[in-house]
Amino acid sequence: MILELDCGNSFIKWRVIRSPAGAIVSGGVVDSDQALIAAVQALQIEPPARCRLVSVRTEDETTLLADALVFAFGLVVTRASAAQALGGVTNGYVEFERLGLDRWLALLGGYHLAKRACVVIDLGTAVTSDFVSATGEHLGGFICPGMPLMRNQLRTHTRRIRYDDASAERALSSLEPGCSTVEAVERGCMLMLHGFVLTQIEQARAYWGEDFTLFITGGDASMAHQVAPWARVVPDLVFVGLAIACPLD
Ligand SMILES: Nc1ncnc2c1ncn2[C@@H]1O[C@H](COP(=O)(O)OP(=O)(O)OP(=O)(O)O)[C@@H](O)[C@H]1O
Ligand SMILES: CC(C)(CO)[C@@H](O)C(=O)NCCC(=O)O
Ligand SMILES: [K+]
Repeated sequence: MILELDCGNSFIKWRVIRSPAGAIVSGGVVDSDQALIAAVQALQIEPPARCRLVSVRTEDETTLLADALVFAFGLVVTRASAAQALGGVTNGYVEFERLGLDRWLALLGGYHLAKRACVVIDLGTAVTSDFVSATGEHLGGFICPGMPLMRNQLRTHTRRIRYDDASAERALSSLEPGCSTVEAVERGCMLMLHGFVLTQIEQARAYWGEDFTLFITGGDASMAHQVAPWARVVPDLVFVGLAIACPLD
């Protein structure tokens, strides 16, 4: 059994697979190291002997998690690291080691699946987009706040924007102009995300015409899918890249 982890800024996405290219046994999303260990311990399976992970958390936080996993399961941990080139893709950052590793793995995964030009949009705490040419050149990308950051900034920096999660969800049943605070904020932020996605598509068309694949991933992938129903939604795209960056055979 192999434990795979994508440690984002807000959540840890995890799954257990049988072997390096094997079937998915289980998986989920947790909000702490302790919750992760509890979730894996609760599985009625032999404990994972190996773990491969990618993290955009600090070095200290990631080491703490790796140590806790070694202590809990006695497994061997392999961590994805930065590279100038891998899997036919060259990193486009001036300082390649500064490109977020989740972005790097997602675009490795996208290029591996598409085998042609692609754009990878990941909607999590932050929303990121990355461009890869047909020949595997990473052209760079964009980073902007995700839905949770946008709405929390408004809540934090204004005095009269206050509403609960349940009404937020109801407000998104339509994208007509809002007639209450919650509708105005939720729909406004959603339209900002839609605009971001549409601009990425415009840029991709300017480069490649229709000759590219748009990948959408991340917890809020459905928000982008609304404006690009033809895109490929691949929730585990980071894990596809993780297998390339950390082969375990
Ligand atoms: N089971 C879930 N648990 C938590 N969040 C979820 C879940 N399913 C979907 N989401 C959504 O996913 C978003 C979080 O995205 P995701 O899990 O991709 O990344 P993250 O860890 O928050 O951040 P990042 O990967 O950008 O560092 C939240 O805004 C939430 O709406
Ligand atoms: C942008 C995030 C937060 C998205 O998870 C992550 O990829 C990250 O911390 N990146 C480092 C900065 C960069 O990619 O330029
Ligand atoms: K992410």
